[in-house]
Amino acid sequence: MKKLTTTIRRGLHGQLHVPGDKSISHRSIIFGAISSGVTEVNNFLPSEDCLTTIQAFRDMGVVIERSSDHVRVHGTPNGLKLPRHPLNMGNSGTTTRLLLGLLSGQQFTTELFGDASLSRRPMRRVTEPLSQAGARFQVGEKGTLPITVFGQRNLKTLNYRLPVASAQVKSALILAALQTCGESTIIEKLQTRDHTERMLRAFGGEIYQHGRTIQVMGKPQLTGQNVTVPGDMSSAAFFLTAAALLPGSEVTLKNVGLNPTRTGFLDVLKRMGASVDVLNEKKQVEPSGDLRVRHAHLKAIHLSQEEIPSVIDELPLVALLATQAKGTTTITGAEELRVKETDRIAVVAEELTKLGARIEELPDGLIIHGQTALNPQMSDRVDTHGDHRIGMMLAVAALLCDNSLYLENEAAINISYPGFFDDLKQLCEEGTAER
Ligand SMILES: O=C(O)C1=C[C@@H](OP(=O)(O)O)[C@@H](O)[C@H](O)C1
Ligand SMILES: C=C(OP(=O)(O)O)C(=O)O
Repeated sequence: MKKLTTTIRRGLHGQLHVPGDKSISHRSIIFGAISSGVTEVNNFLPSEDCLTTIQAFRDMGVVIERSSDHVRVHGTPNGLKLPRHPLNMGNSGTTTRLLLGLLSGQQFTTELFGDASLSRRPMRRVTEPLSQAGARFQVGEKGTLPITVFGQRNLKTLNYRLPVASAQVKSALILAALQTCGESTIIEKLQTRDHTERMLRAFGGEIYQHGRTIQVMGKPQLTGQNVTVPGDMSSAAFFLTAAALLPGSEVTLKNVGLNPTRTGFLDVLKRMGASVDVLNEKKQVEPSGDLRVRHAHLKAIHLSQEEIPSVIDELPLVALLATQAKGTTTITGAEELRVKETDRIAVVAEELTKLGARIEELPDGLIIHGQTALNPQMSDRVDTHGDHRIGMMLAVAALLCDNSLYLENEAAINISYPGFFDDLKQLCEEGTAER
């Protein structure tokens, strides 16, 4: 159990480099592994989920050297090797779904398993379209892990319209399509994060997008690259939220990823009235820049389905912001939140209600009534429920409280941000230092 910092009087101050982007870090290992030559990755995110991806590829014979946030992947373009034991996906949905796509076209049979949370998450959304292309799986009745993948060297090209807005499903299909002879077509329900497409292109693959239609050419010759991972917008979002909420704050987050499919949270902040400036923008494969945020008075907004994919992992923070905004905020079209590490609709409502927030659950979202002072009500404990993003959101919520608050199951935060509490402390201490 961790005692959370409360009673912050002067807000957050200073500069911070948030760690590398989780989605891009996973993909740098995957593309490095299937390309010829060496891939050097800088600013890799050494969190539990990304280390799960590294271990899975090591288990399949890929030589990967890592020193802190620098990783060198020695590509094996002629195919991965049969692992000696089932592959452990830990808590990582991204690793699982992307590997289901990749392994469906390899020449061996292997089993994937995960922890209790991951073993509840839906996998048919990936195995069904892959089966249409000739892939073979053994999936339990519930459509969850463990899953056995019977790799097939002769997968057919794909032609599939996604029924869910999911970058993981899209990416799994792209990774399978790369192993087929010919052109595959994937049509997205809504635009989702396009890190796979950008990295595939940078490694020499051919992939085209017209509106929501994506065309992928099979059997490309991919070559290892140098990848510099920008800071993770989804991690930056915790400090953006804290600074927007706490009077007196001014924080600059350096070199954060600004891929337009990931910047929905900046739009939300601006619409709520927060003061956010983007500085030193760099246009590159994955654009990045510095974000300066200051405290401001916030107002309620309505978030609907089209906007959800670009802000999906930040929605617990939107709920927290909304508790302090003038008016009633509604989030709809976000039913995907129910199948993340936890049911994030239920858990956000449960945990923020413990602090006095007035929140109603919808089947596909939340209604949050604004400008409610947060403070522990019946108990001085809140719980991550094993979900990293819930834990960090609650640590930011604690900054608004006057009374002591303790976080249970705080180790979950290591899934995406092992240094979170040190970084938060640094910005809080710069806020309390003599100014
Ligand atoms: O492709 C990715 O790296 C991710 C896609 C999203 O999941 P879905 O594809 O399930 O929406 C997101 O929630 C997850 O944290 C990372
Ligand atoms: C949903 C998440 O990750 P994953 O799906 O990879 O477990 C997340 O990081 O919020």
